[in-house]
Amino acid sequence: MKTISSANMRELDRRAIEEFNIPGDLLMERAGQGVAEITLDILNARMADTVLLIAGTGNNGGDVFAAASFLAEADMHVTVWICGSKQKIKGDAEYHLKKMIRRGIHPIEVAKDEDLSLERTPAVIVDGLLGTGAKGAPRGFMNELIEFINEEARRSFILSIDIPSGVDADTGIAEGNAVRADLTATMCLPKTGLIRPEAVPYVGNVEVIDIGVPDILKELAPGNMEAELIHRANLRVPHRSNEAHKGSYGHVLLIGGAVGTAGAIAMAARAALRSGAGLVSVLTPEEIYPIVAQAAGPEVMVHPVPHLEKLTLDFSKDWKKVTAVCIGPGLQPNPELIETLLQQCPVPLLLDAGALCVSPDQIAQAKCPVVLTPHPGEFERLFGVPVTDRWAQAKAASDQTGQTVVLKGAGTVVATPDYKLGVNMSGNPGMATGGSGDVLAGIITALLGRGMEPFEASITGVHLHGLAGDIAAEDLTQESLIATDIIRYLSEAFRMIRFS
Ligand SMILES: NC(=O)C1=CN([C@@H]2O[C@H](COP(=O)(O)OP(=O)(O)OC[C@H]3O[C@@H](n4cnc5c(N)ncnc54)[C@H](O)[C@@H]3O)[C@@H](O)[C@H]2O)[C@H](O)CC1
Ligand SMILES: [K+]
Repeated sequence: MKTISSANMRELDRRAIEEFNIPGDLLMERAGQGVAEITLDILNARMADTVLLIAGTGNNGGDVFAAASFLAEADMHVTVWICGSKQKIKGDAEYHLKKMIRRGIHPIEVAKDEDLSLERTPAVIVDGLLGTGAKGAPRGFMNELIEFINEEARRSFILSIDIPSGVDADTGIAEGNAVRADLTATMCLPKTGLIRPEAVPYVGNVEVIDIGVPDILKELAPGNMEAELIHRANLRVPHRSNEAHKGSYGHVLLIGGAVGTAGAIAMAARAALRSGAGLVSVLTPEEIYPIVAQAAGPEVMVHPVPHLEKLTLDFSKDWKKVTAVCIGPGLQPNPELIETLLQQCPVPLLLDAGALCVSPDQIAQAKCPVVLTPHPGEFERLFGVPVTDRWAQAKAASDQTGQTVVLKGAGTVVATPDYKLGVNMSGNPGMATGGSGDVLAGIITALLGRGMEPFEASITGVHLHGLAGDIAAEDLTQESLIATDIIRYLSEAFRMIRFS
């Protein structure tokens, strides 16, 4: 999904209001309704009813007042704080402030530390301090409020409206204090700063709220050409037809595992199965074969290989029906094997972990489409430079190899030559746990095996992986989340995206 600058967003709002006669207070009402719906989902999941909404005196605060009215209507326990004086609130924000007060919610003006006390711990805190109209580092008491929110983040879910307050909507830079949100609900189109690497510590996941700006205006609005947000609204997984059989969904082959890392290849295989692959085969060293077969489960066809380093694959005979290959999870680095595969594999090939041991030149000479899934350490090993600029380096790596590069980490980037970068914001720090990457490799391989293009398979896989991790963390906590949980929650993630 394209991202937009704050100036272009203002222009978009102006045109919606002036050319399409959509009143500004209606746009704000829809913004508030969207925020309220997300808040209700989180409250329901947490079986709670207490929410604190914190407003600034601009229109970002206006969204708060509109949301508070909806939440009160839904019988939630609502508290609204205003940073500063009510007198400063004008226009659409004032309209929604008055409407909220008529509904019986009386906001509290907070201006000193003693004001920051609550009777009940809120399950959700909504941050509507600063939006696209913010200039520079937060000033005055807003700083205390941002620190308060960040402190409460241990107990409460933090939902930022439009952008996390303190983060610049265009550059993603926080010049001073900034809210660290779990989720940012952005209006109409995601703001350019939200996906910048600088903003990753603050933004959390990104939801986009439709505030009723006509599609034609959204299409015409100039977006940022450098990168796009990977968002579930734009992702499509091929629909399973009624007359399908298991051969219709691809046969993926995964190669990997070693003594001590048998689980890696087993997890990749299970993730591929749970991501819709029709058939999943695994080749793994003989000495760990029984462990892999057991861990992968009865649905996976596991084959022992006496000497993996001497493996040869006949793609015209035994492996004729294979539709995608993944090599690397749990694998000992083995450059000759990877070189051979790059030359001989006739179907999309995903190189992960131990398979990321060849030179960029060798990858550039591959006879098949390749997807590389390095984390920053593997990226450095592969391309010889530490990762300091995720976007530029992922792009350069993809240009150099002519292949799709998935640079993992918070704010995973997917780069493909001649195309914009895709930036993923789903996922959470709980997923920084052993095996998480193996699961991702399995998911993307399954999607490649079903015939999706490398870029589409990669952005879809990365997003699903993050979504599954987020749903799992909601149930299990980030601390307790482990890689196999991501597989377990994949079905919930698939429910959230569309099928074509
Ligand atoms: N325009 C629309 O139709 C819609 C906008 N929506 C929401 O509105 C905000 C943008 O609102 P705006 O009033 O332009 O700005 P802010 O609320 O972000 O803040 C302006 C407010 O804050 C003061 N201020 C500015 N910088 C600082 C600072 N560094 N420290 C402290 N205070 C600061 C300034 O003086 C103003 O009073 C947008 O993000 C949406 O959330 C709705 O979506 C509906 C449509
Ligand atoms: K905000």
